[in-house]
Amino acid sequence: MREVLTIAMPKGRIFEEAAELLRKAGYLLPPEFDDSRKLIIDVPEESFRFILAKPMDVTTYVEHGVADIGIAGKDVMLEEERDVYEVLDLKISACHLAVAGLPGTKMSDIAPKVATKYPNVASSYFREQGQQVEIIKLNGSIELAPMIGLADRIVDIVSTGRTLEENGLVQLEHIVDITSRLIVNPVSYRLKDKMIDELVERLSEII
Ligand SMILES: Nc1ncnc2c1ncn2[C@@H]1O[C@H](COP(=O)(O)OP(=O)(O)OP(=O)(O)O)[C@@H](O)[C@H]1O
Ligand SMILES: O=P(O)(O)OC[C@H]1O[C@H](OP(=O)(O)OP(=O)(O)O)[C@H](O)[C@@H]1O
Repeated sequence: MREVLTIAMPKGRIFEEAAELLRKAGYLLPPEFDDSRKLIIDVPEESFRFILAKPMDVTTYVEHGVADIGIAGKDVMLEEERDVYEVLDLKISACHLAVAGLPGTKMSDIAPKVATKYPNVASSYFREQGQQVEIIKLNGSIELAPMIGLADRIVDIVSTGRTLEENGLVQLEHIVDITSRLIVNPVSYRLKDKMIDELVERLSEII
């Protein structure tokens, strides 16, 4: 029996671009891939098993070895510092992490607050700037925080800038550029090196 490569795919906005990339690399993915509520999709023709996870959870599946490889945003990698190899920049879902706030406002002198989905990235960024801040962890709609007085600043993903603009916020600092990465479990890399190398090679050719 051929060995199977288990791939953790992020549901949501990366998914479509990642599937397109795999198809461009010549892998045959079934139609159910594009329109299904299934969380595990086997593609025996390619010896692939896909598991469909929340983007923030992909690194967890790969670190624990229940997925051999996965696709994760660099933002997630920076936030979580997991024990996985990052082997390829897929150059999809490009965006950046930024500090934003209401225009013309200063951070309050006493206990300035920063709202974010990325508490580790945000605290190390402000620490490096020599600024002490209180981090408020949110799970989405981060732009709300300065608008209703929960925080002085936010640290969040910016892509087109539309969300900031439509909510009357401005980008104040650019932290880091983000794209999605192919990540690999270190043990899988030893045991399934041929399959993984082939995938990396085929993807590299079309990126
Ligand atoms: N506006 C954006 N434009 C481009 N890429 C983005 C954007 N927002 C996030 N990303 C990238 O896509 C990844 C997944 O984002 P997505 O919004 O699909 O998931 P999520 O917000 O973490 O999950 P969910 O919305 O399901 O809770 C992020 O980790 C980031 O790398
Ligand atoms: O610059 P833009 O192109 O407007 O994209 C940026 C927005 O996209 C992401 O939000 P998402 O859509 O994932 O929703 P969320 O607030 O639930 O995280 C991010 O958190 C920003 O809010």
